[in-house]
Amino acid sequence: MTGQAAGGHEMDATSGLSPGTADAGGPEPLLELVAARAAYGPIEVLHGVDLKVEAGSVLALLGPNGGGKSTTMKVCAGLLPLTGGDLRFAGRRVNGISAQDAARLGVCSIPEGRGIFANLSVRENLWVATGTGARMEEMEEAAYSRFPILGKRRNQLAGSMSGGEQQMLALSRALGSNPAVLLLDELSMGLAPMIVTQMYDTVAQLVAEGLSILVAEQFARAVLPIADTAALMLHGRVVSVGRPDEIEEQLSSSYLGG
Ligand SMILES: Nc1ncnc2c1ncn2[C@@H]1O[C@H](COP(=O)(O)OP(=O)(O)OP(=O)(O)O)[C@@H](O)[C@H]1O
Repeated sequence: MTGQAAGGHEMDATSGLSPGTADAGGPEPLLELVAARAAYGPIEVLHGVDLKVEAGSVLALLGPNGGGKSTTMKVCAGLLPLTGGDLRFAGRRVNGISAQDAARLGVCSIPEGRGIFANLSVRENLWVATGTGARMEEMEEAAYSRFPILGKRRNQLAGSMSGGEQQMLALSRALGSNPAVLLLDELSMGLAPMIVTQMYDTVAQLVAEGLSILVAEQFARAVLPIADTAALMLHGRVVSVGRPDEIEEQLSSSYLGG
């Protein structure tokens, strides 16, 4: 079977991320954790996490510091191996997958802190991201048409730009690999509320274009308006999953980020 994945990847049933139709029960989630456990050395921090990112949807992973959101993202990106349970892409069990292979399957992550090179210019940062196979001209054109400010700053060092501009650059780099699933960790970190709203408007646009998104946020109010599903994570466990309005009732005011 061949087809076009949500992010535009050509793939077949065994080598790429697709909405998948394994059985009559309906399409498989693009990305799924089943009873996932993970540890740093001897200390287990994920104690059996279940999560599903459905095709063309936004799953918001919420919760306070230390709950395990970033660790969950690392596991999904192939940056940290599971110590138990399963990681599945498009219904396929891929436990132990490397970050490179996860990226090849169409999973792309923007880590907490954005992962850009502060001492390189905007153009150079985009150029480094062409290592995933994108063409530089296309990469620049896509980045500057989505975020015109990046075009104006093309020769500026990334580290000297505002937090919002850096996040735009990080998104542009990630989109260059034409992912099917985007993992965003704390998109709002260090950004003014208005910029956060703009960034999430962009995320909503990306979902409308077919991307699926898992976003970890402490600042629940920023992401809930665009989320299809929200999961609340505490002490390495997902304690609640539901529609944003259902979850909102369960979030204490401290988790709402003021
Ligand atoms: N590299 C690491 N080595 C050891 N322990 C870690 C490491 N990274 C995270 N932890 C621990 O794992 C637990 C989960 O942390 P994690 O960063 O996943 O939570 P989080 O919900 O993303 O919080 P935050 O928003 O503060 O990043 C915490 O107890 C944290 O101290």
